[in-house]
Amino acid sequence: MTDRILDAVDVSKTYRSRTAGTTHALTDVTFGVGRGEMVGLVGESGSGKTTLMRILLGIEQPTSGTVTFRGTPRPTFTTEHRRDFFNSVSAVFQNPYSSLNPRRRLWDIITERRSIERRAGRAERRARAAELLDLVSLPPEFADRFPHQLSGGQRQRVAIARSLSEEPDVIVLDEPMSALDVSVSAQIANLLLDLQEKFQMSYVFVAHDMHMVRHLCHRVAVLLKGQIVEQGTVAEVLGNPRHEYTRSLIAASELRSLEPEEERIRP
Ligand SMILES: Nc1ncnc2c1ncn2[C@@H]1O[C@H](COP(=O)(O)OP(=O)(O)OP(=O)(O)O)[C@@H](O)[C@H]1O
Repeated sequence: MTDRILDAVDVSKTYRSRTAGTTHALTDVTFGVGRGEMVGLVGESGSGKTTLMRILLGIEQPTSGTVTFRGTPRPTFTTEHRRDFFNSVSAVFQNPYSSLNPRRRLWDIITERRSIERRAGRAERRARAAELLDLVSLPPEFADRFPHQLSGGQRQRVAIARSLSEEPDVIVLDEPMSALDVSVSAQIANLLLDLQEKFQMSYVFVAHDMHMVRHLCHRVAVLLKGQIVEQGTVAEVLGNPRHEYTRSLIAASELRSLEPEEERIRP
């Protein structure tokens, strides 16, 4: 039994296109998350965060290197491993306005995977939807609403409820608060912390700036032009940044935020 959940080991990714030529999106990246841990992945636009996230989720394959799930390299997965991976690793994307199907009711959206994976019927899915809505502190009558009837924060709760449907061990969060205002972001952050406590959830938290990372994460990795320039505990990296680029990200997020000390979320 390993405490590692999801790891990229020496992963590189190269894109080749006729127009843009060769792009080294990732070079020798080793990054991952252990049980009950929240690990931030920061870097500016184009640094490779989305590429690494997609590789961790299995949406894309690395050009070289390996992704391991609970210590087992993905290329050696059996059918059983694959099913376990599919149910145990889920994602919440950046924009709660575009990530939910506008034509479907919430109970249907948040239990879609249950219908695919377990061929669950309507009654079972509706019962699961009520549990999931409760987990993210939305009232049960929301089950019959459509996404456009919700605020941005409520939609992001729905996206989180959907990601919890098959009881995952790890959720990859792609800038989940970037479309929300500060007070709604803080509520979503607290929800993530509650779920972590309740289920020993692991999170990969992809972020543009250091602000939420400082409040939420145990560890952080800093990505610059496809390479990790530093990685460690939040106290180490943000308290004593060794790389000029990390210092500039911290300075930029301090400019953006004037949040007072007492609003810190993780003690
Ligand atoms: N499918 C693709 N084909 C070609 N190049 C790509 C592809 N996907 C990403 N890239 C390139 O790889 C590099 C890393 O992109 P990536 O989207 O991973 O960065 P990012 O840090 O997530 O940026 P953002 O915050 O803007 O989403 C960029 O130079 C990008 O142009």
